[in-house]
Amino acid sequence: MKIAIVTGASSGMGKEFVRQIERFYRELDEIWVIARSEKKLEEIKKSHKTYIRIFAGDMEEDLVYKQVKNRLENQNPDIRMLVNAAGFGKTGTVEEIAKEDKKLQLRMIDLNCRGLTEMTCTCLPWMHKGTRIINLASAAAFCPQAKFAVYAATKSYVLSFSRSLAAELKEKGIFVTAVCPGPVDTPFFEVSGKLPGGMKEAVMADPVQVVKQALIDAKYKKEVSVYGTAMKGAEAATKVLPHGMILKAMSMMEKITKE
Ligand SMILES: NC(=O)C1=CN([C@@H]2O[C@H](COP(=O)(O)OP(=O)(O)OC[C@H]3O[C@@H](n4cnc5c(N)ncnc54)[C@H](OP(=O)(O)O)[C@@H]3O)[C@@H](O)[C@H]2O)C=CC1
Ligand SMILES: N[C@@H](C=O)C(=O)O
Repeated sequence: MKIAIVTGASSGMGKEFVRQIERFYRELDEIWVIARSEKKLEEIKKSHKTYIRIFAGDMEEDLVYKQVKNRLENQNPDIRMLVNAAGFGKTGTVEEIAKEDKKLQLRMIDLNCRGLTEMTCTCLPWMHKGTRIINLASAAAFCPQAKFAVYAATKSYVLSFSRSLAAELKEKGIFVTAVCPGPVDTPFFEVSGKLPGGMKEAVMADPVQVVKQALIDAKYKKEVSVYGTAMKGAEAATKVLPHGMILKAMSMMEKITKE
């Protein structure tokens, strides 16, 4: 039995991956979808031809990983694709966010880093030659970001982890792609809030295009998928310029766009 697994499938890019995977891999028997909102996952199930198996659970807790592992042991499927899309961010200084909610930044680390790692480790024994792992990092992985500090750090983890894992799994013919988009028009910002000044709106990308690019890049075994000229430019800049200089420039841009 051939399956794909998508975390964060109830919304935004995860949901879009479920939609596009069905077109990419026509021979899939099931797509397993994971998120907290059972209702949203049920809606997604109704709109797909491929059988959608729902795991409604909180990836900050242990139970959902056990449920996925049990099902993997019982059905012994061939995982053709794992998409780790579950994640969230929060805009603000570390101090402000901690004042508002002492645990929030720790929960972010837990979901964005531990959750992604645990789901990957849970699924690895059922991956074979040709399997693709797609990890949602972010352009925030390229450089530290004031007022997005913990989020950017978690995404640097995702990028670093994905590249190391890619090197480890290459011999087995399993390929890992870290997806690093800039701002994408999804409900992400309902949780994260926005930086004042509308800086992100100027480069906001369409989730359909970002996911399409990610699937093409994964097909061609690219380790990093960056959508759009603006973010390709940002990636190049973070490779050649001192990060301190970029942090200063971002702070100046924020002040200018606020005025
Ligand atoms: N939008 C953007 O600008 C960018 C986003 N990204 C990254 O892409 C990924 C997808 O984000 P995006 O689609 O934009 O955002 P959304 O907010 O639309 O989707 C986030 C998904 O994660 C799930 N999720 C959140 N918390 C948990 C949890 N504790 N347990 C299980 N699932 C959870 C949500 O489902 P539910 O609430 O039902 O649990 C939802 O399906 C994230 O990792 C994000 O960091 C990267 C670059 C840019
Ligand atoms: N890249 C986006 C999040 O990951 C953002 O800049 O908001």
